Amino acid sequence: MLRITDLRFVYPRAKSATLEAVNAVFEPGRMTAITGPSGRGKSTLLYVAGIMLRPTAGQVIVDDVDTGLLSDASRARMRAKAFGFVFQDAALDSTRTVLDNVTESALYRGDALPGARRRATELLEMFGVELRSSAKPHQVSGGQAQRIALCRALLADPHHLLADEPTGNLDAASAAVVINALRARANAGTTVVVVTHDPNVIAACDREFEL
Ligand SMILES: Nc1ncnc2c1ncn2[C@@H]1O[C@H](COP(=O)(O)OP(=O)(O)OP(=O)(O)O)[C@@H](O)[C@H]1O
Repeated sequence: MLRITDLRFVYPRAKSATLEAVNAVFEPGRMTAITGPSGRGKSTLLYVAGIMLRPTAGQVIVDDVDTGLLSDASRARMRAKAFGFVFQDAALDSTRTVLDNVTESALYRGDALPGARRRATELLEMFGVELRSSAKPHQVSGGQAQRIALCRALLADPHHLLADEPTGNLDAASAAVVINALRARANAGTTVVVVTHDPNVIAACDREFEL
């Protein structure tokens, strides 16, 4: 469960708050769309919920832990263990192979690499990414890159899966793969939160949180 209470967020040097008095609960097994006009702070809310950004005021409670009380190192460990993130542009590391991109987070968690590689290969197959393990991100299409990013996010079976416009750059077929994967994770008990303008994503969600 992700619980956000009386959240205020001000970017450094900004004249006004991006988020003010925001309260939200994102529950396990539910898929929520965060919607609203451009610039309203949807991505900022997602990054605060994913403990990438510290709120200026208010609380972010993750599975009963008040994350405001944690050190940066503890927050980073919690992020690596409990969260999966998917971004609009896939954000793969172009210098590393596809397989290494998917398994990278295992290093932060201290997971054994052979097991992580086996799981990564299974996920890539499941999402229809058939590539040599030495393939580099520049050799894959945008749709494949986003499927690879999904595999990376799912590698550790995260409790919380957060996605920022994950279908923004995709054709209909790849968008459907991403939407079905997010829905399946929610059905399996994961908290899924998606910032989106895509009506097909919103239709797949259990509820809409409008900013
Ligand atoms: N790193 C930053 N430093 C300062 N201001 C920022 C930063 N990132 C975002 N902002 C500002 O915060 C506000 C909210 O941005 P955010 O990206 O969260 O909105 P959004 O609702 O996701 O927008 P969009 O739908 O266009 O992606 C915007 O005014 C933006 O310019």
